[in-house]
Amino acid sequence: MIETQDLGYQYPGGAVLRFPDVRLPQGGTLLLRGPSGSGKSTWLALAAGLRRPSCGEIIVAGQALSGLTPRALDAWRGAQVGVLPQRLHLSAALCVRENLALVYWAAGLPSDEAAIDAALAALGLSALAARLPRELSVGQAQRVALARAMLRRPRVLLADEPTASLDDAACAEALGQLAATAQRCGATLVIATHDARVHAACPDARVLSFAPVSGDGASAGYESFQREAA
Ligand SMILES: Nc1ncnc2c1ncn2[C@@H]1O[C@H](COP(=O)(O)OP(=O)(O)OP(=O)(O)O)[C@@H](O)[C@H]1O
Repeated sequence: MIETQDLGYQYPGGAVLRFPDVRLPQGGTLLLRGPSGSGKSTWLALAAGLRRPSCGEIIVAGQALSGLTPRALDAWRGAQVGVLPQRLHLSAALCVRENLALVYWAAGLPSDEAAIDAALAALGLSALAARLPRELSVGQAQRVALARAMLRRPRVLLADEPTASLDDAACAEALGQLAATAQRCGATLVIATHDARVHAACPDARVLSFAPVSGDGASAGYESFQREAA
């Protein structure tokens, strides 16, 4: 689950971005919709504990993030949050399998080869395990990033514009993989997107619609937080 209360964030010298309260059950799907610059990535960063709110609280899978020290927050994120970033950040010098193993190295844990094998198989990547990122298609590279995100069975999966550079067929496949991965982990799924195809493909998702930051810089506005019909 994800729950926010009076959540707000202010970049240095910037307007206060104020977010409406959200209550999303564990395993649910939330779409963050809105134009460029309206606050979607900021909301994702708050949910991942990568930024601290200027005000309010965010509770993810039962954990109030304000109660965690920076070190505990890092450990919590590594164990509970899977992120599919817009830029995939695969290490160019490492093969697919080694890129996945980096997750454990970064957490100071021994590599879990069985979990890596399972993630590769789940995303149809077993035959590509020895390839370097430059030897993958865009869609394959994204699947590697998704495999990386699911390795530790996160409670929440955050995806930032996952379909931006994909054609219709690849878009449908990527969304299917994302939903299946979230389901496999029992994770809550949040997708930031301005791609109408995502909305059409996720009729049961809740939608948080972001309005443009107002011209006077006072705050962001919000149209709705609602469950939309297809
Ligand atoms: N590091 C920063 N410093 C100052 N202002 C920032 C910073 N990052 C974002 N902003 C501002 O905060 C607001 C929200 O930005 P954010 O990146 O969250 O929007 P977004 O909806 O994700 O945009 P996009 O779809 O282009 O990724 C914008 O007005 C942006 O200019």
